[in-house]
Amino acid sequence: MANKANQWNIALLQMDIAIGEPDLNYAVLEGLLEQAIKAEAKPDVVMFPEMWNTGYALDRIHELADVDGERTHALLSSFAREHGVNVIGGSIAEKKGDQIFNTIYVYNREGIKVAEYSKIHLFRLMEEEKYLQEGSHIGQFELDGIPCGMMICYDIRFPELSRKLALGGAQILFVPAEWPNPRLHHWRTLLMARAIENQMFVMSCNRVGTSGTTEFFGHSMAIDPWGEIIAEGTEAEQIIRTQIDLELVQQVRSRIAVFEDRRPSLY
Ligand SMILES: O=C(O)CCC(=O)C(=O)O
Repeated sequence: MANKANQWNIALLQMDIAIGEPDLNYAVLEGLLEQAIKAEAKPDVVMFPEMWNTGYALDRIHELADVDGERTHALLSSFAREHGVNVIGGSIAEKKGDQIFNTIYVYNREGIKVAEYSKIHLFRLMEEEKYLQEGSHIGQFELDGIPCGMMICYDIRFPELSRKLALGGAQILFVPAEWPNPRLHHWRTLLMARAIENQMFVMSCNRVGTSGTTEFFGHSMAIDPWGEIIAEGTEAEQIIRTQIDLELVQQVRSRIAVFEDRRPSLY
C-alpha cells in the first residue's frame, strides 16, 4: 500500500547525463538514489530522466546500450527491494538482439519488474528512428494497487495515448524525458494539458546539462489532476520531492464529468 491510504511521496531525480559514458551515469544515479532515500519523508516512488545510461550517443549506441537491461536490472531491482521503494527506472538504451530500444523498467517494492515500456513515437528531430526500434505496446501497470501509465518524452505530443491510458484506468502518468531548449513552453503546456484533460496526476522528470550544443532545462514537474503544478525543478541537478493524495483524482473527475460526457461515437 501507499504510505497512508492513497498517499504517495514521490522523488524525481533530475540528473545531468554524460553522453556516451554509462559508467559515470550509473555512478551519478546511485549517488542520487542514496540521497533520495535518506530524506525524512521516505519516497514511495522514485523516477529519473530518459536515456539516462548513455544519453543520445546514437552513433555508438550499439556498443553502449545495456544488453538485455542486465546492468540496469541489477541496480534498480536490488535498490527497490533493499529500500522497499517503487522505481520508475527513467528510460535506458536497451539492446535486445541486434535492436536498440528506449525502454522504461518499473519495479515494485519487492524489486520485481512489473512492467516495461519502449518509446512508441520516435523523435525524428533527433534521428531516433535511424538508430532505435519503436515499441509495440502502451505502458500500463499497477503499483501499490494504484493504476498507472507511462510514456516517454515526445509521446506527450500525442493526446490519444494519454487518453487511452486514462480510459484504461490510469490515475497517474509518469514521463521520463530529455526535452531540450528552446521548447520549455511546449513542455510545460503539454504536461499541464495531459493532466487537465485526463484529470490525472502527471509526474515528469527531465534531464539537465548540455550535450554538444543542445541544452536541457530540467523543470521536472509534478502536476495534480486539476492542472496545478505542485512541484517544479530548476535548471540544476536536484531531487524534486512531492506528496500526492490520489483521492484527488476521483474528486476532480466527479466535479467535472469529462469521462461521462465524452461523445466517442462522433469522434
Ligand atoms: O517533442 C519535443 O519537442 C522533444 C522530444 C524529445 O526531445 C524526445 O522525445 O527525445
